[in-house]
Amino acid sequence: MTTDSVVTHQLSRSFGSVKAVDAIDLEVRAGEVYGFLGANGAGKTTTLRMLVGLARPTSGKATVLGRPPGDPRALARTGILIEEPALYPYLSGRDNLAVVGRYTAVGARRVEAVLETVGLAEAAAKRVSRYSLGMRQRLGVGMALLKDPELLVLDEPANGLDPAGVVQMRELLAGLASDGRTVLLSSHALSEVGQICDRVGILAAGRLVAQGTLAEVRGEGALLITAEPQAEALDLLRKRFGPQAVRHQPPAIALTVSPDQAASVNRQLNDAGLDVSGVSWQERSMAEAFFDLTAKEDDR
Ligand SMILES: Nc1ncnc2c1ncn2[C@@H]1O[C@H](COP(=O)(O)OP(=O)(O)OP(=O)(O)O)[C@@H](O)[C@H]1O
Repeated sequence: MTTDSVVTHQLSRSFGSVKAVDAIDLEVRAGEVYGFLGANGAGKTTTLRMLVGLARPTSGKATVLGRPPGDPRALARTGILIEEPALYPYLSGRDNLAVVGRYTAVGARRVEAVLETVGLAEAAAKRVSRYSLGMRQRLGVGMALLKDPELLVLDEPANGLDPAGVVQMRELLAGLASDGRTVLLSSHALSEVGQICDRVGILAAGRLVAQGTLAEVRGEGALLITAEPQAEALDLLRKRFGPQAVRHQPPAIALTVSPDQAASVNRQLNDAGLDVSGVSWQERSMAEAFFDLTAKEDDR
């Protein structure tokens, strides 16, 4: 039995000379929320479309729930929301779900439960034309949930939502994962989904530049040092720790060493006659890692 829900090996897709997806090795483990992150145009939608059989890879392979992409047996266990959900505006939320249930042969059995799950039970009888964008997006997730899938593939489920809508979507997605489902979702905005993801993959210009837990991808933190005269402090730290470890981050200096070196660094600066007014530990933010990684890729 596999513990991976999705695995790709050197998966690629080109459009003419554009390498939209360039040899990526994804690994989405069963039961996790996997955030597939990247700027607009990075290749997220193209990847997700390949995983569900809507687009063919130019080269490389993918396995989804142990089967090739688009295999009906895997699709039967996969809930999909890619791009805008197709909704009937003049029907209620409940009827929209019932229609989908009918034409996908999963039936109406789960409609009420799904309305509950996506937080639309109270608005179930309202016409969808009167729904907010957030409600429509949640209804789209509801459609994907009707078949009670073990894997959900959601393309930008929080895109365009206002802050309250983002919070509701995040809570919904986190809840789905705690029910034991695997959730593979894409986003161009780390702040939207970063905190609910067990692991993330970062895509930049078609390449997977990082994959791992948030902590792994976030990378190292730094000691933030405020000392005067600053030029002398910079000089001393560069000599002792090497220029790579020292970054001028006005008004402070960032030194990439482990946090337990704080006291020793402080002492070294004091011993050199410098006036140290602050030494604190700064975690490297996920956002920084994201922008560093994508910037590196864009420079290639
Ligand atoms: N059918 C297509 N024909 C030609 N080029 C395409 C096609 N689909 C995607 N592309 C190109 O492939 C690249 C990746 O697009 P994709 O839509 O996968 O990115 P994305 O990360 O999902 O971005 P967005 O969030 O803007 O949808 C872009 O350069 C895009 O212009």
